[in-house]
Amino acid sequence: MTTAAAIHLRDVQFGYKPGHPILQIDDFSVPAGRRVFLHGPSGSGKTTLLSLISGVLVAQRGSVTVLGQDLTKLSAPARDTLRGSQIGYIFQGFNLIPYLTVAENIALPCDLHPARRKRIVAGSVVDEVARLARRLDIHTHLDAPVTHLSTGQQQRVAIARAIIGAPELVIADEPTSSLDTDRRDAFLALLTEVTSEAKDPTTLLFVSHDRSLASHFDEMLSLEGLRAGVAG
Ligand SMILES: Nc1ncnc2c1ncn2[C@@H]1O[C@H](COP(=O)(O)OP(=O)(O)OP(=O)(O)O)[C@@H](O)[C@H]1O
Repeated sequence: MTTAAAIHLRDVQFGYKPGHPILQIDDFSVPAGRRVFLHGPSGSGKTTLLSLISGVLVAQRGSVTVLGQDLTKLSAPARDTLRGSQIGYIFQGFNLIPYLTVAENIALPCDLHPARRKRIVAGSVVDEVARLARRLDIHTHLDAPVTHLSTGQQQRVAIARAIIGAPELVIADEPTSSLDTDRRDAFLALLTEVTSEAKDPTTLLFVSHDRSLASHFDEMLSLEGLRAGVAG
């Protein structure tokens, strides 16, 4: 078992406007292979933090080390490559591509990133899409436009797209807010199960304002507990 950190932020500061920090984080660490729930109220900066961790945004101060690389020292193309090849992202509104089928949406990371394609173990990308779709019970919809699926089914497409090609890190940004309690629990159980099934357990970072989801995870942290002296 490894105890290396998959994510480690130190002395980080970020603001959208100069002189107005949204995030100030002394120390935040997620051990590799762990499933961590990060709680924070609406507007507290959860999505902003995830954008720093996935390299979409860059901290103005401090270090953001993800899978061994300090993103603040990487070029934008190098951050894009790390994100595409090693990070699966489940967005708040799923961000599925409306004009593609279910199968095409799931396969997308493999089409865009050779590293994801190379890690397919099922044979071809088509075989892996079918395997994941069966696992997530959306296999009868593979050729349908993704917009024809229910919300719950679209969430499972988003899981499949995030985990195809075994990224080391999966990040989920409040993807359960539109579900009722039963469906929400089923979604979380499925997400935590499928991220445990990879050969090397995937690190999972899940953020939400809803503390009641924490029981599905190994550990809960609070965004407010990571912040140091943000004005306003
Ligand atoms: N692109 C942007 N430009 C300027 N300010 C932004 C931008 N994105 C977010 N903010 C501000 O940063 C703060 C944190 O926003 P963020 O979306 O990270 O919070 P959140 O915790 O994810 O919120 P929610 O739970 O409502 O999605 C908010 O005050 C928001 O208005």
